[in-house]
Amino acid sequence: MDARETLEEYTPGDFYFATSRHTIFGSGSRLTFTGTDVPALGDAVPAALAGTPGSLAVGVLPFDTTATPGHLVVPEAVQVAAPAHPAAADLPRMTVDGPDVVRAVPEPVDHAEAVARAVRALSDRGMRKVVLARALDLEFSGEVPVKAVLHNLVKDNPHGYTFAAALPGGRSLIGATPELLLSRSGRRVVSHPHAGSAPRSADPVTDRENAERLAASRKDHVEHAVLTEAIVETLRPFCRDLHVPRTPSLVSTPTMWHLSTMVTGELTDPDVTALHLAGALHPTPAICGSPTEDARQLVGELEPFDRGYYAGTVGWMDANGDGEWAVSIRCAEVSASRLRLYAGGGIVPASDPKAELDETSAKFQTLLRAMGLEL
Ligand SMILES: C=C(O[C@H]1C=CC=C(C(=O)O)[C@@H]1O)C(=O)O
Repeated sequence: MDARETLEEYTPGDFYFATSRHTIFGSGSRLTFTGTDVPALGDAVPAALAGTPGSLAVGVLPFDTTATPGHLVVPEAVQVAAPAHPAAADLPRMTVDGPDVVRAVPEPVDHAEAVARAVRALSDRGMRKVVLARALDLEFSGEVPVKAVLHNLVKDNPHGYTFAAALPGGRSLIGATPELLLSRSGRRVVSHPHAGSAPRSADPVTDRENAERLAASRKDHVEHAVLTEAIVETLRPFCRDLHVPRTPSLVSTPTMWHLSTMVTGELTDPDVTALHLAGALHPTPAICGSPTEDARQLVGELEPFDRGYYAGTVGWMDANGDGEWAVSIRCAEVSASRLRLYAGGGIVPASDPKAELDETSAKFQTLLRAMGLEL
């Protein structure tokens, strides 16, 4: 199967996960695992897959794993196809009729105010970082054209992880994230945390300036260091060898520049699965903050919605415990004729509310472009 065939075959409810290594496509559901106990899911999945070579479990964990159930399925049929790119770049764009209603939640001015309150709370509570998100609610006259949006996301995003996954209640999560929470292949583990952002620009001079400003930004390096330290602290006990570059790299998506660090390690205990490790890492300071519990509390105080499966993780695992789990950002939850799109940003003591608001607007562009919307 090539990229065009897997995309043609996709219907909402299926699992689609395109990376630079392969495209994983799962349809139907032979078994479903759902629950708020992630370690228990981590035990149940490999036990259920044992003895069925080639089988996979695929799905999502939410932001708040204690309140919203993780949702994993063993599909009836799984195809592991070649990477969608470079062929996907030549696919025609699919037309998406615009929504009837677009509503910001909260209003942009209120998000900027929440950022200002977060900056004060960081100093009052002795915290290093919190990630605050906002949403756009879109209402369409008919069903949201999930297949067309996924098609355009795949076409637009040659790197990273472009996904569609079923959620409980017939809903779907679709998006294209650059960030790898954790992959495991045998004893080798990789995490590719991203934090620190600047928008891309169609003008090459402005684009380069934005990248250079990000590379030199002390505030963004602080934001990034909090994240990398947390990833390393969590992975170190599991690994006999952990490689952490001294300085972050500048990476890009079609809409954003980021600072990222590729962390690689060698597992001490080969029985620790990809899902166990993803569960141990989540929620990282890329989507929550530091200290974790204080940040989770502050997110609950300042955001006027439940994040659901945004800022969770999406991926797959096989019977050996190998798998890939990406951070579910640059994504939207879809339910019939409604789509809720999310974007967040890391707030540190040096953050500026207006700049943070602009950053979330830029991050929305991944999904908005796939819908042909200019907002
Ligand atoms: C939380 C999001 O992005 C994270 C990933 C990369 C850069 C980020 C930042 O610079 O704030 C965020 O930590 C999001 O896109 O909703």
